[in-house]
Amino acid sequence: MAKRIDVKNVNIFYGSFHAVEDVSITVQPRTVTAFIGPSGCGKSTVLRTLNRMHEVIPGAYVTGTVELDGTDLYGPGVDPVAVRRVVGMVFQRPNPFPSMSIFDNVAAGLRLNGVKNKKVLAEAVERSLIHANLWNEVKDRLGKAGVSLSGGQQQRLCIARAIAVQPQVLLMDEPCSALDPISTLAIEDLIQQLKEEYTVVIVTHNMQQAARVSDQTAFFNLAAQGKPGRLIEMGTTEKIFSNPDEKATEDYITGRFG
Ligand SMILES: Nc1ncnc2c1ncn2[C@@H]1O[C@H](COP(=O)(O)OP(=O)(O)OP(=O)(O)O)[C@@H](O)[C@H]1O
Repeated sequence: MAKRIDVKNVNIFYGSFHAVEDVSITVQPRTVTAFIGPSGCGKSTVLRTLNRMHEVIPGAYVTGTVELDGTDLYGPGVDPVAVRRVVGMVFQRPNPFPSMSIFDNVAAGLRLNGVKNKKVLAEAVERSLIHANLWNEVKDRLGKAGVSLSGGQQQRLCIARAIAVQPQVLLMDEPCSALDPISTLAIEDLIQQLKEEYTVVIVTHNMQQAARVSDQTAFFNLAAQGKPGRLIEMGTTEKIFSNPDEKATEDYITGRFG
């Protein structure tokens, strides 16, 4: 079940450095939301607060609340590992587990969750690879190393690995930045399909990509170098790209800076 995300008055720190200031946004279930903005404005940092990955950096912390269907992910007693099971993540560079086969890469999360039954694992691996649009390309070589695939295939393998544990939200941090244009289009098609089941949030530097894949767009910016990043505006992608409220948004989208 896809979930709604409510970010309320979130401030994000790396030790004494205030990286992101007072962000409040709502992400609706079964939508794709794109985070855009110039380098260093905090897009990835905000993304990583949505599954408590930010705090794995020593000294890093978050104030405010991030609710998933009303439950605060930062509430007392919430286990960050359990959060990451529900809110999956796909990274910039495809990162299959290097020593594992295609099958084992997809099955890894399920095995960690205690699933041992071979039939259950095989069904879940097939379902996830079909869902990630990779099954037809790999079904005859599931025992081969995950890293033997092309970059675009590896990224779809990582998406299959992320969805195998049936998360409710999928975070993607520039998932196409290391890929060629054909693989990029394959991932973009896949993102469109994934939103039928998941809430998807994607960080991208590619304006065309944001326009192609997202329903909502959030534009972040820095007031000045060394100052925290801020959310400037968020709205439907159509509005942000055609008639934004803020001049800075228009300047960024039309390539005047960033
Ligand atoms: N591990 C870290 N330790 C300290 N500061 C960090 C760390 N990671 C990021 N920052 C700082 O936090 C701010 C926001 O960085 P972040 O990577 O979130 O920006 P971004 O908008 O995603 O940038 P880019 O588009 O270049 O990836 C920057 O000033 C960055 O230098």
